[in-house]
Amino acid sequence: MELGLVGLGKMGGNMRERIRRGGHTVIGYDRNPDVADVHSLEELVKSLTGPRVVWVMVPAGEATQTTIDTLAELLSPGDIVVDGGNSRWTDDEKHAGELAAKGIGFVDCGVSGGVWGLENGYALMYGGDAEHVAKAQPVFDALKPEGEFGSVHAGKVGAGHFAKMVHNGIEYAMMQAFAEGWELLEAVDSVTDVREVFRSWQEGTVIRSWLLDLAVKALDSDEHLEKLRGVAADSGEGRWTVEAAIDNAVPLPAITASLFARFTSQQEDSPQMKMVAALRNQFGGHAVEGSTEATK
Ligand SMILES: O=C(O)[C@H](O)[C@@H](O)[C@H](O)[C@H](O)COP(=O)(O)O
Repeated sequence: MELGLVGLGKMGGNMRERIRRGGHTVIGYDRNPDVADVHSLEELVKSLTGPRVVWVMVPAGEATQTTIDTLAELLSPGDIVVDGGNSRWTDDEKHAGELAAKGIGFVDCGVSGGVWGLENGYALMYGGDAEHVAKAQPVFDALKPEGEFGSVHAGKVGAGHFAKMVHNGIEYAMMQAFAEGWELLEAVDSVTDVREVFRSWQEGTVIRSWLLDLAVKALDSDEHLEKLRGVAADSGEGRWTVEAAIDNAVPLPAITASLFARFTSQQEDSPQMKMVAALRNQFGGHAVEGSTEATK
């Protein structure tokens, strides 16, 4: 089939390649003319024969909104838009409504796999009406991993991004658990080769996993992670997972703690720990680092 792909960055560029390898025609548009096949959304839409399927793979939020607004003006009834970015699931219903008013279908699709997706395939979680999903199915089939699993029609519009959001919440907590275990192993003298302990866990253990394999890969290139600073960004999915947990009164202690650990990592110096240190100093005269003194 023929696909229009908007956004040819780290993810979109490789996805174009994988879909082409699957035997489909992909016409890609990006703001960067060096990687684009066409130079405007107008040109992209004109170069596709209807009914068109246009996959949007741009950053969540404003960039996705602007792209969908423009496509709503350019596409025709019967066409389909797939949002494959990391959009917040609550945006999906709004986008579906805006497009439905023009007779255009909408499917939201969470995509996992990162820079390894070109070779390994991308795990896909999509939401939307069955008739809209069916039009994009050949593209899903080309992108997904080759095995039995790796893609799911998770439910109604929004379900794809909701499933991907929960996936990312789990990703946060799993990474945090590996990170905490690694730090504790590094802290004791009795364990003399932490990297080899991690490597040994890759087979036979309960915790063997792709994230563990990647941890070993990272330790192979920098055994004690000395070249890195301990700062981890977050792009939104962890926050949205915790917000959804609150909305649904579902306790998520591990995922929430892993999100908060990232916030701590993003601070130069912890304001709240200044307060804890100040209070210990006030009531107990305990030493502080800095200049605060107990006043009695
Ligand atoms: O499944 C995946 O391929 C990843 O989850 C991918 O989507 C991306 O790496 C995260 O969105 C980063 O998220 P944070 O910036 O929140 O860690």
